[in-house]
Amino acid sequence: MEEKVAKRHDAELFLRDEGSADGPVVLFLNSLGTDLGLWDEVVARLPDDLRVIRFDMRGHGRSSVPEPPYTMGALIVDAEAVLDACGVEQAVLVGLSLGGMVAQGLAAKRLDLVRGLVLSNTAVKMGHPDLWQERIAAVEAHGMVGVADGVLDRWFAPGFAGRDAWRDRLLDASSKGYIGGCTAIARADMISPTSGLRLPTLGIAGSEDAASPPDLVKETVDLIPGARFEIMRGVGHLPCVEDPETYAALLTGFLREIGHL
Ligand SMILES: O=C(O)CCC(=O)CC(=O)O
Repeated sequence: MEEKVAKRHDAELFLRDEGSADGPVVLFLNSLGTDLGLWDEVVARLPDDLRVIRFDMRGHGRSSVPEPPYTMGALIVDAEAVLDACGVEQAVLVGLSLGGMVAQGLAAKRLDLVRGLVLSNTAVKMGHPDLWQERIAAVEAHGMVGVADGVLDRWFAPGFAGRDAWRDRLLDASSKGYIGGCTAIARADMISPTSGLRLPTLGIAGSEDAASPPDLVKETVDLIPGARFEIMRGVGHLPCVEDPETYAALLTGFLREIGHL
């Protein structure tokens, strides 16, 4: 396993490159308020012959935290820089929520780099800009604790045993980085780029996801001809955390289906 940084002019992106050095590559992209640890339990369940690359989105985890606002364009170039730093010519992208928006954008910009897409709990557009402005105001006024309970209610179905541990992780997240992520989502509308995509795609939704409900995820993946769509039952916005077994099985099945394993 190698840990290093990909350098941009305004940020350093912390990344982890593990698995089989010569294997087919999967790049994971995290959601708002999380980091590359979002994928720990899924990665542990993937076949050994994959090369798995994950990174902390700017403003999150161990990556630098530039001043907000962040743009979707910058986040897309960050992901491109991570693949470049690892010398990767083609990868399957697995993006959740904000990470899924970045994955859509990277596929639209650099289709040559992308063998397939897993769009998880994401959409072409998420929430009205006013909603994001309210969330930013709450974080500015109170820090992460100002939004934590609402976020956790959307992240997990009622009764999820790991909720308290994830609450601690969310409270440790950088307020400035979280605000940066909110600004990127608020301004983004991926409908034009994503409508033009033609590549193998799997959509994953959580039946209890209040942030990106199944209908919204389906509407997005249906823009891509031939895309497959799966609903995971009894889980919310972070199904890779609540049910990593099913998530890893769906991902592995997709990789086999498209000949990436
Ligand atoms: O999770 C994301 O990347 C964006 C959607 C979101 O903010 C989830 C939530 O906290 O409601």
